[in-house]
Amino acid sequence: MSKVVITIFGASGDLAKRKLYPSLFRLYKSGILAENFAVIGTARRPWTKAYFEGVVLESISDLAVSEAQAKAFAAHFYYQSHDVQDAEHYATLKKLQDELSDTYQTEHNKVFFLAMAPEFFGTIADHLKSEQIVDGQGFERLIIEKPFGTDLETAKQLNQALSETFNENQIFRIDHYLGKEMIQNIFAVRFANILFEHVWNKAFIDNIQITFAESIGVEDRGGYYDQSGALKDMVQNHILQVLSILAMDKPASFSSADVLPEKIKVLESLRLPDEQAINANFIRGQYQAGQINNQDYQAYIDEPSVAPQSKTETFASGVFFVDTDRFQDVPFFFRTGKRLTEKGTRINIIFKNNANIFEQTVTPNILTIYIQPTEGFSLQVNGKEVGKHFSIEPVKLDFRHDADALGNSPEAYEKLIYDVLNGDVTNFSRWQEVKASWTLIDKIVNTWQADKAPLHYYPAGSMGPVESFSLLEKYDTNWIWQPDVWYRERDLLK
Ligand SMILES: NC(=O)C1=CN([C@@H]2O[C@H](COP(=O)(O)OP(=O)(O)OC[C@H]3O[C@@H](n4cnc5c(N)ncnc54)[C@H](OP(=O)(O)O)[C@@H]3O)[C@@H](O)[C@H]2O)C=CC1
Ligand SMILES: O=C1O[C@H](COP(=O)(O)O)[C@@H](O)[C@H](O)[C@H]1O
Repeated sequence: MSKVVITIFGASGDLAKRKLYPSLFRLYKSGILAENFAVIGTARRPWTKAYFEGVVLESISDLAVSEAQAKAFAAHFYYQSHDVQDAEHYATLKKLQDELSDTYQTEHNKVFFLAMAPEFFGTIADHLKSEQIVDGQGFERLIIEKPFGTDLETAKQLNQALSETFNENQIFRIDHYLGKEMIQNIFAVRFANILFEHVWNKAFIDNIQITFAESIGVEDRGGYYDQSGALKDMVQNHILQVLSILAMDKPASFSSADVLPEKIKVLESLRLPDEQAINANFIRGQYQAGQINNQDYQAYIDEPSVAPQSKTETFASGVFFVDTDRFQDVPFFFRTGKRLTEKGTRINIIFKNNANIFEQTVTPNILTIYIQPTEGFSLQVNGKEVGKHFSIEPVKLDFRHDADALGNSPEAYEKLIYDVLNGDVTNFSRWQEVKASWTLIDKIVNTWQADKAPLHYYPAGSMGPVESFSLLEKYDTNWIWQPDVWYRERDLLK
């Protein structure tokens, strides 16, 4: 049971309402948060405690088993109207925090969640120190949201600003993909199965394919997205984090002290492409008008808050190489984009084809890790086709379930907040990881921004520009994912 006062900066915002309050409530229902906790919500709008409680109650309305339970939870929430740039407000915040620490006997343990635009992160950290809200009593942990900087330089500045108040072990940089059930499951697949552990290297793996496809567009985030694009929004953080788990060497133990250095080693071993390699190996695209499930969707440039001449990529694809003994020269292909055929987050590990004794070619073994919207694995193996002739055919061993239908997949934020309460940094991005990933991403962004690489267009409802398919063909492979859709898309794009 945790004893803590959690202060949420940006308490009236979208993230707080959609993710944080429901996650805190789940922790409350499971007893991890019980009586000894309080939440201070802050934002500029002048809400009262009663109004704030109402906001919290609404956000958990689908989760509560009874009104009494929901109300008892919401009673732990306090609100202070506060402009984070105004130093005076921090004095009131400190007073409230100390009072709540006494009332709820939280032993001065504190968590600060910055659910606000990143430009405010430095100011908040400064004031937490200068106004002695961070006072060295109890544990003091900072959770911050992405994006961590917009390039290496701004990330360094931000890190410097935060490190004036918090040390690295107190900073929890959220990457919500690291809280996903099946991303955490990669550790189990790799290191709890002798079947995979010993073949997880360049001698046996031909290539790895990471697809993070979304059918949604930019929704109401056009302003942010147009400044960001798919590469910074999804690849710098989520895709590279997942790649680091896929490519890491076996850690000595499953502890942050052993896991994190292995992940860092991968990210620091990513091959840095020059301009020529960027043009050859990375594809950017933008969606045009199209249809998904017979519904019409407008082009990206017609979305609200997007510049009409925007060259921002809504699709990014490419191939990374990790220069380690384990994976030297094994291609890690990735693709991610908005307004693609369907929501589908999955990883395919394609094993090498072995020389076989049969008079036919056989398909490679493929391990697929399904992350969303279904969770699970499948393994494609070869077997004998039923009948009197001897013929080999691929069969799929499939273990999959719909996460939502089974209700057994806790929100990523719930798991991550739980880790913060326990001081476990394993599932958070360390500064060295952020630094290494920006170093690579900056190179690609700089080439793209200088307009030295073409922007390809794709219709909404497709799987991105044809060039993303051609890239894999250059490496004598193709995207393994629902071949029927793949071939249809490929033909449509010709
Ligand atoms: N929403 C999401 O699903 C995701 C969000 N994120 C990240 O989370 C962070 C928050 O996002 P989101 O909730 O969507 O943003 P919103 O714009 O919905 O919320 C921003 C919050 O900041 C408050 N705020 C703005 N300026 C000030 C100020 N000067 N002083 C005090 N409070 C202020 C706003 O309240 P008020 O106007 O009352 O001051 C509001 O509560 C961002 O960094 C975003 O990139 C990351 C992943 C997903
Ligand atoms: O971080 C982000 O992730 C979401 C996709 O997350 P998922 O959990 O739904 O797969 C993406 O839509 C958003 O643009 C990005 O900022």
